[in-house]
Amino acid sequence: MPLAISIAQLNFVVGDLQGNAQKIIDAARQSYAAGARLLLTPELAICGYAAEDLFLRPAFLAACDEAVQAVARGTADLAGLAIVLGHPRAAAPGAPAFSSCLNAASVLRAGRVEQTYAKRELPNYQVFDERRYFVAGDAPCVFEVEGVRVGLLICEDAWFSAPARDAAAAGAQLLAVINASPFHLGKGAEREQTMRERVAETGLPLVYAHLVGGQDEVVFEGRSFALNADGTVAMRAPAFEEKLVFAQVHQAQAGIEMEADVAPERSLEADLWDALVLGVRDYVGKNGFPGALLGLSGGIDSALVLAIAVDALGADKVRTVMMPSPYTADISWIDARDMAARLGVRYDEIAIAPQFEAFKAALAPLFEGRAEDTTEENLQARIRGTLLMALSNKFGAVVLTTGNKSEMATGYCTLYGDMAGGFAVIKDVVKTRVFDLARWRNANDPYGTGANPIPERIIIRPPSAELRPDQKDQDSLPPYEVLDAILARYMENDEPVEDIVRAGYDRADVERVTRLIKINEYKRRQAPVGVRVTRRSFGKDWRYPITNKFRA
Ligand SMILES: Nc1ncnc2c1ncn2[C@@H]1O[C@H](COP(=O)(O)OP(=O)(O)OC[C@H]2O[C@@H]([n+]3cccc(C(=O)O)c3)[C@H](O)[C@@H]2O)[C@@H](O)[C@H]1O
Ligand SMILES: Nc1ncnc2c1ncn2[C@@H]1O[C@H](COP(=O)(O)OP(=O)(O)OP(=O)(O)O)[C@@H](O)[C@H]1O
Ligand SMILES: NC(=O)CC[C@H](N)C(=O)O
Repeated sequence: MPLAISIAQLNFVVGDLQGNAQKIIDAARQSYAAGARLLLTPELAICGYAAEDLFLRPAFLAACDEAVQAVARGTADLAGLAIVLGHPRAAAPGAPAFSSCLNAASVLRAGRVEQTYAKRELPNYQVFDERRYFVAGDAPCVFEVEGVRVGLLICEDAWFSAPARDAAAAGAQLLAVINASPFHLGKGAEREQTMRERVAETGLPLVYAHLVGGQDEVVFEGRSFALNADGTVAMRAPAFEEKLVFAQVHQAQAGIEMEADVAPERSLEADLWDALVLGVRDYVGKNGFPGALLGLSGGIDSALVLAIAVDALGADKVRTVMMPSPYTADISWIDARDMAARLGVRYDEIAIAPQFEAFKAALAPLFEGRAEDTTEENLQARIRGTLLMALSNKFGAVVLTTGNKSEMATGYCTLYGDMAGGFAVIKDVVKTRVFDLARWRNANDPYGTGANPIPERIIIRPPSAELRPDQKDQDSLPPYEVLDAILARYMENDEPVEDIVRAGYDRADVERVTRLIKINEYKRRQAPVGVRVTRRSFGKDWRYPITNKFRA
């Protein structure tokens, strides 16, 4: 008889211990009914990933223990089913929680916790802070189910050789890795390649069980998979979807063989779009907002954010406000209205000239003798921010901000103005990619909300903040192709200024961009969280001092 394995590629909610436990019990029942005798849940499934400083609270750890017991009790009648459940555990009963808990996974069978494995490799880079909370385990864990000896690993364990090698030495015939591995562009291929190295080193097939869902800035994309002992893909689950995924494991003369469905590879744009959509949907949904709203300017950034929001939430949960100023071009109105109509979202207009005049009049005596400058530009952005926040207060919808990564890097945005809001959807998408993604979305309709949502003119007109007459972004910033390339090298790859210059970029451009990045740290600290889609975003994986004299 082959062993049927089920992977709970599900969307858990951080801190919803009862809800997560029930979800696992339901998955166990469904898997069992379908013939599975091993259920793999993702890393820390019981509490969601990442619970951050909740791990420092003894009451949280106790509640997680209780939820693990609830899963054991709720599945006790499923004779012969082994459940691998990810959960935190105080290192010693009654020990203080400070940095002393385990990132664990237990094997549950017949209503009992049979054995508990502690993660051995604790990631502490990029968005990970696991050494703040956990102590590392030091022993492998191998258990048997239906005659197959399974070696258990937790995520980062499988990015090193030793834990898989030790599991193999302890008799494992199959490696089961449970994961919470945040998305960035290209991560799917990186994971498969890294797991292939473990397979090559041990000669064992491997099942990779992964989480799906958005949690604050990070998104987990599912795409669980299995590799045969020869490194070929035996199973690949769909990305960005909840699914119970099954694989059949056969004992053959040559070793374990697996049979399952293999989802096709996807384009980077499709991944990026789905990550942004899931990030918005889960932030809005898991935080209980009735919907979202944004200022629609007739420019490309707010257009892209609107298209993402509608795919994430549906047109009935998104509203837009056009707030023209004296500098707003006619085509901005026309295109904003056109776009709202194409997507069927609510669209309102509030002119900001009266408020602008009132502010200027109030300040006039104090500003006497001084020329207009960015002060007046920022006043307009702040009036818009105030109006959007008033709508949010009155109706409960969260304000989506529209700043892109190029703007977040250079501080080309107004504090308490266009930065005011709850969730910064495209803060990790550089401007050049904003254009590419807008074109991609016009040509594709992944959520059935309609192809071509963005009027062509929004994509082809030169970007402008429209905060003074005839303003263009390129008057204040280097061309976006140059800015984005320098940003990728300096910010995402940590390249020194001199290396970027040697690579052929103009010294003045490199110095200007890197100086802007440095002096705008204070702004980013006050920016809303937003979806991380690159190897390095302006979020948890960018922790620079604000007060800082180092340049290079
Ligand atoms: N180190 C520091 N720590 C804490 N606070 C610091 C600070 N340095 C300045 N500040 C404060 O920040 C203020 C300056 O920041 P802020 O008020 O935001 O204004 P600022 O950065 O001077 O100007 C915003 C720029 O963004 C452009 N913009 C605005 C809106 C949208 C867009 C767009 O295209 O999307 C572009 C606008 O045209 C203007 O060039 C200072 O007056 C000071 O109060
Ligand atoms: N006339 C407007 N009506 C409504 N919202 C506006 C208006 N102008 C700016 N905003 C809001 O402020 C954000 C910053 O926009 P701004 O036009 O200053 O720069 P941008 O980076 O070119 O953005 P966009 O490409 O969306 O215009 C916009 O994305 C939008 O949410
Ligand atoms: N949760 C983890 O251990 C994740 C670490 C791992 N290297 C990843 O991102 O895939």
